[in-house]
Amino acid sequence: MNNAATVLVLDDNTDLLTAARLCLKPYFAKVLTLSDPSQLQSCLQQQPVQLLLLDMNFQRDVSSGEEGIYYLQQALKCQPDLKVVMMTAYAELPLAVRAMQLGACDFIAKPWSNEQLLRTLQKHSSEQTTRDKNGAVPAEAISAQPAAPMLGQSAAMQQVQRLIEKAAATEANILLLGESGTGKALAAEAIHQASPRRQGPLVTVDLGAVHSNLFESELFGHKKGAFTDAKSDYSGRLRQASGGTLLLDELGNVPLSLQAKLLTALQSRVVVPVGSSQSQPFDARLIAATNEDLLAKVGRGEFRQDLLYRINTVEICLPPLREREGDIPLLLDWYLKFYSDKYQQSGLRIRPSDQRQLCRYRWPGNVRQLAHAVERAVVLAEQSELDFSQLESSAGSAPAAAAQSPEGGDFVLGATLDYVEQKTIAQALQYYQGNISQAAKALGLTRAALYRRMEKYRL
Ligand SMILES: Nc1ncnc2c1ncn2[C@@H]1O[C@H](COP(=O)(O)OP(=O)(O)OP(=O)(O)O)[C@@H](O)[C@H]1O
Repeated sequence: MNNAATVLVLDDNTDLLTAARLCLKPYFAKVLTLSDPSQLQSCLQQQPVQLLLLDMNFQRDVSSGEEGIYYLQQALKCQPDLKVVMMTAYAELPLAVRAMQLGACDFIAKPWSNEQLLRTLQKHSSEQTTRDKNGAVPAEAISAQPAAPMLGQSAAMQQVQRLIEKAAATEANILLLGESGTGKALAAEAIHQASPRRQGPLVTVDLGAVHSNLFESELFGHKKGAFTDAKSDYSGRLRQASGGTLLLDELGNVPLSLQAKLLTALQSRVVVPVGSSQSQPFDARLIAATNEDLLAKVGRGEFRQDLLYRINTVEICLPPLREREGDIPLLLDWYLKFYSDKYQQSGLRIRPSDQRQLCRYRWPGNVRQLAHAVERAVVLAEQSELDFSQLESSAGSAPAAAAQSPEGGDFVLGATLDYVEQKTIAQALQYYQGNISQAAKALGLTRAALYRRMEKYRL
């Protein structure tokens, strides 16, 4: 299984460099090794590298891990899209978490097995190759497996499951609604997998992440030479989804100026690439997702009503986690097992009193936040009982205990939640000195979702 990526391994232990080279060579296009970290920048400037396997400690400063953090930052400054996997000793796990907050994509504990090393690097190199130089995603790299099955036994989730099953069998357009982190992308995957189109691709377009100048070419494609950076013909995401499903995520971000063209394309099932006069057919089932109130946007003249009616044949609303408290133990159990396996930990458990508090916590970031909280607790575990006090510092608001009224009942109303969310975001932005990527990562949000909230709270 050859991979087109170039890997650079940086460690001052030459035996380890030899071992890594032997292990990786058959699987990657090029494996470079470097024992002197001072040459890192010039090495990255000389040749394109997709993956960097970076040690945390070098001889000058044997065990603090600060050198690893320093070289990580240097590498990302030089090449911001580089995927960096940190190599760390078990005792350095908290440092590895810090490295991930600073932009590393993963870490691997030493001593690693060849199989582990390969699996980790291949996982990130396939993410790396999902975009070409036009920012486009090749169709074969698009269908991602969900990290988790869609869990939930509450009445609200059972209703969601029923709707998914019914709608999946049809060709109806589906609009997925719900707050960030409630599982809209997961629901889209479930619909695709349960549909007759499951053999085709599931093409996801994160409309919150597409630059406004590139919307049209991203969706409808372009001809070579249509604009300065159009070095070759590009089919566009609608055509790439042919035979499968197209997920338009963060739909509320489509500029008004393009909404008419999108509507025409969805109605006529053809696209006209930028720079071309010829229409091209596409055959994709449409799922759209948003956490915005599109009707309100229609009312404000920011979203076309006819486009909304075209895409919302079936509406499925993913409930916020705080409204299905009964699902929380199930999710905690699943993610505890998942991350215990991932980090090779065993015997970890959640104290019953913490479990009760976690069930009453408001989870403003929904299931995504819960998964991150469990992951952090597993990584930082020093004893068998997990410590969730970090939820307070990482999420900026205290777990359930602080979300209680003096009488002990739930009192957090919409306005209060907004207040908590705003405060949390402001704290994260301050902590990361305005670095959006790092703040978004710490909050468990996408950059686009964080931007929307910053706009909402005028931060
Ligand atoms: N019901 C669920 N069971 C298990 N995991 C879930 C569930 N819902 C969400 N998750 C997990 O939570 C994370 C966020 O889910 P997802 O990306 O689908 O949310 P989203 O609503 O699309 O968020 P956003 O609006 O920010 O893009 C993912 O890791 C997903 O696997």
